[in-house]
Amino acid sequence: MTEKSPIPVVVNGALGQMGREVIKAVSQAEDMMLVGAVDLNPEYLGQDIGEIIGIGALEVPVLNDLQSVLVLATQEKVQGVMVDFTHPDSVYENTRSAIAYGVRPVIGTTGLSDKQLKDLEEFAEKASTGTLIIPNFSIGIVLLQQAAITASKYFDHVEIIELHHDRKADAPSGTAIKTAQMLGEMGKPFNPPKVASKETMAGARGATAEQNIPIHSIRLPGLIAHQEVLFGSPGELYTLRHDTSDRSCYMPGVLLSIRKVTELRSLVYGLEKII
Ligand SMILES: NC(=O)C1=CN([C@@H]2O[C@H](COP(=O)(O)OP(=O)(O)OC[C@H]3O[C@@H](n4cnc5c(N)ncnc54)[C@H](OP(=O)(O)O)[C@@H]3O)[C@@H](O)[C@H]2O)C=CC1
Ligand SMILES: O=C(O)C1=N[C@H](C(=O)O)C[C@H](O)C1
Repeated sequence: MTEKSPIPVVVNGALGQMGREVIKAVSQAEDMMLVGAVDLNPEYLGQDIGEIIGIGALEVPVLNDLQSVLVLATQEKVQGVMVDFTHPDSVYENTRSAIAYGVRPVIGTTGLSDKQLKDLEEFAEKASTGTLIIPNFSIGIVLLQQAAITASKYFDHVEIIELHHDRKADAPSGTAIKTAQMLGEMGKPFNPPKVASKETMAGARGATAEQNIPIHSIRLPGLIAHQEVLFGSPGELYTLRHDTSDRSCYMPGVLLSIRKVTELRSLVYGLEKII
C-alpha cells in the first residue's frame, strides 16, 4: 500500500493568537507538513516559528512575503493549503493570492464584505480551487446555530449579542453575521414592532442584519469570544449561549477544514457545510 503524501500547509498570521495555535496543531498532525509561516512583525523575521512559540525548532522561518511562501507550497507532490488568521484589511487580497498560486485557502479571518465574498466565490470557481471561508471553527457554534434555526420556527422575536476581547478589529463578529444570515434564510421577518420607537442615542438598538435581526457587539478585556441568541415570546425567554475559554477549541475544525478543502473545487462558506 502506498502512503499518502502529507498536505503542505502555509500559516499566514503565524505570530498571532490563532496563528500560534494553528502552527502547534499542524505540526502535530501526521498527515500535514508545515511549509511556511508568514507574519509582518520585523522583530521575528527569519527566526524559527517553532522556537518562537516554544515548541522546539520546526525548521520553518517566519517570512513576511506571502507570495514567495505560496510558491513553496506549490513545490510539493500534493497541492498546498494556506490557513489565514490575519486582519480584515488584508484577508481579501491574501485569499486571491492563494487562489492565483493554486494554493487552497482555509480562511478564519473575519470582516470580508458580502461583495468580497461574492468576488472570491467567482474567482475560486473560475480557478476550480477549493476554498473554505469559516467564520467560526468551533463545534459549539455550529450546534448553537442549529438550535437557533430550530427555535426560529417557533419564535418571531430574536436578537444576537456577541462579546469579544478588546483587540478584535471588526464588529459585528463574523459569527454573529453568519448566525443572522442563517436565521434570515428561514425567510420570515423577525421582530414586528409593538410600538413606534426611536433611538435617543444612535446605535442603542445595535446593528440591523438580515430580516430585521439586531446584533449588539461588546468589546472588553477579560473576554475571549462569546455569543448569545435570545428568543422572546409573551411570558418566556429562550437563550442560547456559547463561551470560548481557550483558542484550542478551534483546532479540530481547522484541521478538518485543511483536509476537506483538498476535496473541493469551489468556495464553501461555513463549517456546518463540511461536518
Ligand atoms: N474563524 C474562527 O474560528 C476565528 C476567527 N478569528 C479571526 O481571525 C483573525 C485573527 O485573529 P487573532 O489571531 O486573534 O488576531 P491577532 O491580532 O492575534 O493575530 C493576527 C496576526 O496576523 C498578523 N498580520 C496582520 N496583517 C497581516 C498580513 N497582511 N500578513 C501577514 N500577517 C499579518 C498580525 O501581525 P501584527 O500584530 O504585527 O499586525 C498578527 O500577528 C481575526 O479576524 C479574528 O476575528 C479568531 C478566532 C477564531
Ligand atoms: O476575533 C475573535 O476572537 C473571533 N473572531 C471570529 C468572529 O469574528 O466571529 C470567531 C470567534 O468569535 C473569535
